[in-house]
Amino acid sequence: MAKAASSTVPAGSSGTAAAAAGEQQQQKHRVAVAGASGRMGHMLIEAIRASGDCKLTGALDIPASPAIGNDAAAFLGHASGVPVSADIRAGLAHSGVLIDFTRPEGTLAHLRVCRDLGVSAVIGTTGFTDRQKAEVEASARDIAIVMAPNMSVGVNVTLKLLQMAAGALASGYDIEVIETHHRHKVDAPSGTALKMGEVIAHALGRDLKQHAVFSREGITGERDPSAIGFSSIRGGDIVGDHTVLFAGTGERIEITHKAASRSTYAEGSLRAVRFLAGRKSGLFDMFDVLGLR
Ligand SMILES: NC(=O)C1=CN([C@@H]2O[C@H](COP(=O)(O)OP(=O)(O)OC[C@H]3O[C@@H](n4cnc5c(N)ncnc54)[C@H](OP(=O)(O)O)[C@@H]3O)[C@@H](O)[C@H]2O)C=CC1
Ligand SMILES: O=C(O)C1=N[C@H](C(=O)O)C[C@H](O)C1
Repeated sequence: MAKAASSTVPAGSSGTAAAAAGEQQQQKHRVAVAGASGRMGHMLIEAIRASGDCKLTGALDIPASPAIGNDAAAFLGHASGVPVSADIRAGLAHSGVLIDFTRPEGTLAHLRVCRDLGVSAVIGTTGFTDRQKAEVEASARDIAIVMAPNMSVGVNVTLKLLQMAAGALASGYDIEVIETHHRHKVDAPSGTALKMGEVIAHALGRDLKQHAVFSREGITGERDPSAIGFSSIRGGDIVGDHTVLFAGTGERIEITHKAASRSTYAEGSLRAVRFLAGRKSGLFDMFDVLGLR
């Protein structure tokens, strides 16, 4: 495995002595973005540009993307000097970390090259099968990875609230996870909803695979009290809402997170980039990044 020398690059390019001193003090994180012309790709490129400590050094998309060959920041009316490329190896050549919000098969293809080049990864993609997740885990033996179905601070704090609520409402409360997303989302339930279900099941000592109910239709019979139900709503441009309902007798509790902008996911991803600096291997999540474990 050819390890990348460093994940950072000098911040400035000016030749003055003051700039040189500044360069020594501040090293920028060299970040490549996969899915560069997607909804999250655009948001990430904008966040990297606005950040003081990250620099876009690679941009990947699929060969069929009309963005291939264009400047990755052209949609901002800015020239980053980084073209969108379908060549994974070339797209990662100058980067210390890849942020990937694509599709599971794309993420795994990118990860194989990251592993080969010693490039760390922040994975936001959702919809992985257990087998695909195992491949991510195997990659983390060689490179450092942050993987989370939701990078927002708010959702990760919500997961902590759910841990506490599930423990306290262990019996007598029916648990339902309801998620609402835009019409373009391709996976259901959302990765966040599944993670909420996992956190709750773990707090209750249940196996989510045995207790998850993903659909109801026809004569379903009465509700199994140990079920954890999931409902998915798709429509319009809704960024992402998640509610967990604990329905008891005579009362109900709803814990809700609503995202109004994808910027929250992008900012969380940059926090993950900073967390990975100096780490050589291991699989981490946003609890690790945010100190919530
Ligand atoms: N963890 C988190 O905080 C968040 C996670 N997500 C997840 O991120 C992923 C992307 O979401 P979003 O940006 O809305 O989706 P988009 O469809 O807008 O963007 C996906 C990007 O990946 C590209 N792509 C599609 N298939 C492949 C492939 N096989 N290999 C490589 N690239 C591919 C697309 O190219 P093209 O458009 O040309 O098809 C596009 O550029 C989803 O899994 C979503 O659930 C989203 C938001 C937050
Ligand atoms: O596809 C999306 O948009 C989102 N996907 C993530 C998920 O599946 O949980 C995170 C967020 O809800 C937005």
